[in-house]
Amino acid sequence: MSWDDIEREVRLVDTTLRDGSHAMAHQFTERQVRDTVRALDDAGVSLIEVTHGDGLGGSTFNYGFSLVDERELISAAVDEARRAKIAVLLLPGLGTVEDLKVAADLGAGAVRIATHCTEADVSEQHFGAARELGMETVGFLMLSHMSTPDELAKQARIMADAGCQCVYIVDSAGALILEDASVRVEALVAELGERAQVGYHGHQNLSFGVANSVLAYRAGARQIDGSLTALGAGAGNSPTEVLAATFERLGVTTGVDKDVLMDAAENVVKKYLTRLPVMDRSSIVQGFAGVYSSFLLHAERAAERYGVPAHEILYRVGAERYVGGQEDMIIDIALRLAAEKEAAVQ
Ligand SMILES: CC[C@H](O)CC(=O)C(=O)O
Ligand SMILES: [Mn+2]
Repeated sequence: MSWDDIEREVRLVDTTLRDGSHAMAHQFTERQVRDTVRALDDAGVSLIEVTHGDGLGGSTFNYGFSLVDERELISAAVDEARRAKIAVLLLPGLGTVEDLKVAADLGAGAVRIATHCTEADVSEQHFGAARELGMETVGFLMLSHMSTPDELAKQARIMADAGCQCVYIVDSAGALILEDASVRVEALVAELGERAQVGYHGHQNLSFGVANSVLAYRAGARQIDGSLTALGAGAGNSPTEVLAATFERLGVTTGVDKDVLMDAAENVVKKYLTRLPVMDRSSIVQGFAGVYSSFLLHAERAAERYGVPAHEILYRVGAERYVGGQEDMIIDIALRLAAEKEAAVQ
């Protein structure tokens, strides 16, 4: 029996080993991946995402090189999982259909295809290819705070028509506050009906990850993302162990064991993480100004290099409405800020 066969009202999907890759500067080792997959599998998590933080093919100069080739990490995860399915993330343009075929050959059973929230059409051929490969398909509408519920619903429909089985509202910036999240989920549920499920992926920059996830569930979302100890970009994701405990208190069946997850958070992930995600000035600014969470480490590095505060860089990134793929503009902003500061003292 697979974990998929277990009765659940909501499916908790874990992204420690993918979104957490941002917080780990993409330095996961095979041992860390194996231990985390084993613990999540023991807890009853049925879908575990493993890839470079920016998805297949993400290990580049622009996004940051992985310590271990993600194909080795995917294989290790597949080998370790007894019942869980391993998912990979793919950003069209960065990852290709070829990369997807390789991941499927390695045993990945699901793909989550992520686009900017107004550009779902770039995912169509990837969903087609994934379905031909027999993979479970999920769509990510990233930076969902930048669009309206109606527009997001239209984009979700494009993904569903292309073969996507569950479309996510993705709060990449941790900018959605309560009803901001639930009205977006409701719009997708109304648009998709029986065609596809709806999911929710939160970030904690303004601390609403778990609360928004509960509201998303009440609005009809049936897949909810989390990561152990919140390990993820920015202030991190909704902690999987907190989601499990919260849904249990609400009487909502997840099929996962919260105590096993808490043990995994304490005794597996906390033992290796190099950075515990926190709501500090920079990540709060990300939530406030609507900045992609994965820009945090890039901004911190640029801040260090050019002698300007990271949170000032992030405020500017928010004002310019930069989206994923524009990481190089962080350096441009840092250079401009440094020049302005120098001009001010002359
Ligand atoms: C770069 C992909 C991104 O991290 C996907 C995601 O988790 C998000 O947008 O929040
Ligand atoms: Mn994320």
